[in-house]
Amino acid sequence: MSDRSPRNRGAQRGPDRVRKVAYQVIRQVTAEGGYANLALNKALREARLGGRDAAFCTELVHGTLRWQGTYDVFLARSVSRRLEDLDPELLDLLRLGGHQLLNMRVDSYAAVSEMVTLTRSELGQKRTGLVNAVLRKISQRSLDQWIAAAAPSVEEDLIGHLAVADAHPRWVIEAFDRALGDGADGLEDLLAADNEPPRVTLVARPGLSDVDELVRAGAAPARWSPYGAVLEGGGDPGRIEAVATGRAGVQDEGSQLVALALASARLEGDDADWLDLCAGPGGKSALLAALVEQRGVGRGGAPAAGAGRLTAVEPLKHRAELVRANLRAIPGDHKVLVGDGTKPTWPAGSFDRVLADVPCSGLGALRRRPEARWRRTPDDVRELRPLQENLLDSAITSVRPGGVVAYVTCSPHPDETRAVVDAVLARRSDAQLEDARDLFPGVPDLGAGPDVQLWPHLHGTDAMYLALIRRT
Ligand SMILES: C[S@@+](CC[C@H](N)C(=O)[O-])C[C@H]1O[C@@H](n2cnc3c(N)ncnc32)[C@H](O)[C@@H]1O
Repeated sequence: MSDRSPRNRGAQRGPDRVRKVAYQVIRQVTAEGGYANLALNKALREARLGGRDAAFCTELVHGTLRWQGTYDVFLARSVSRRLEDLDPELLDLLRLGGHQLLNMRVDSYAAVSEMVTLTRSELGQKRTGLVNAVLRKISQRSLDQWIAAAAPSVEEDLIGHLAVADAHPRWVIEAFDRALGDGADGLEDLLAADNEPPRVTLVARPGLSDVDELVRAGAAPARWSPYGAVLEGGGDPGRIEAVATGRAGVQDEGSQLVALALASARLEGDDADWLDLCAGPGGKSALLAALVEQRGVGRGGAPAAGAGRLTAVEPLKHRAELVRANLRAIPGDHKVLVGDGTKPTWPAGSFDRVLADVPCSGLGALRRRPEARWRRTPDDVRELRPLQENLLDSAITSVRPGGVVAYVTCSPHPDETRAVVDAVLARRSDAQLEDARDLFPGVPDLGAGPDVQLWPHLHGTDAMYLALIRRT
């Protein structure tokens, strides 16, 4: 990483450009509700930051946003006013300084001095005294020392301790604890895994590319998905020809595994019409479309290679466009419908396999969305529940007798997973839950079933949930 300490920048008086870009991105996220990944990519492009500068900026933005709740606990002890009474701009500057001091190997003098210079340029000279004083206080302890000083002890309040030590809101940890079940083994490992950016995983779309091609392009085979490959060293996947042309894509291995589980569930008879009820942006649609196109068992059970087709439904036009883009390279007669999955425009029982990858809190993908854990609330989970139940209900109605539905979330929150499945199945006498664990061959730690929960700390995937339901 380039040394951009004030000493080494000599007579230059303005703020460090990279920290300034990072601060502006953080403001877009905290003040305007922006998404860190989108805002950061745009800002890096516009500021023409690449290489080490881009990596430094990314760590400043992602780290500050991910750890903001923890830094606020320490800042509350270092500021004489209530944190809520501080200007939000000032609070973001202090969090950004805190991240450099506590979680990055930036020299303390440089971190404080750079943040004072940035404060002067962004908020004026008057605020520099407070930033200087508070960051100096923060710099007097290491992260571990701050945790020991400011977090409840493990004995007194384990969840409260982890909330500070591992930077997750309490309600999220409680939900994970419930989902992990008895004894909640692995809770700390899970929280730690959430704080590490995920590796970039690729999918070779069946019939269009294969893992060997991705390996030749520098990736390593994924652990379980026969179509998955991991870009160990990171880098831009768009430079790989198969990805650039849509023969391969970027897709978490967990997302591949749940789509493959649906595709490999036992089925008697017809197997040519598959439905993706909540398709945008279309990662799973592309994998399913490539598989059904190869599969194609026509009506009446007659083999009909090339006859299979996917119908993908998505209510938001711009997301439906993303699904179309994802399906562009896949041969076959696939359809993208812009519509509401709870109001089917197709006859009941039209499909052989249905994926209901419902809108959810996304608490299983916290690794890739640094700000999400602080933005989400328990109300989001409560408010999504009726839609999740209606979509699952609609999925079951859409599948033919004997056909299968995969209910999927990228959240392990029990109120979005088992509770939804239990509530819908309690109302329907024409559907039953099946053990899905055999559909994940070779994957360890799948729990007691019959549903499957994948985990970042156990599987290196997003925390995807799948329940397999058969229409009777
Ligand atoms: C978890 S995402 C699906 C991810 C997708 N399966 C993939 O792998 O790329 C849920 C999607 O459901 C869509 N959605 C929201 N309300 C819906 C509804 N009433 N019917 C169908 N889809 C809906 C959202 O817009 C979002 O694109």
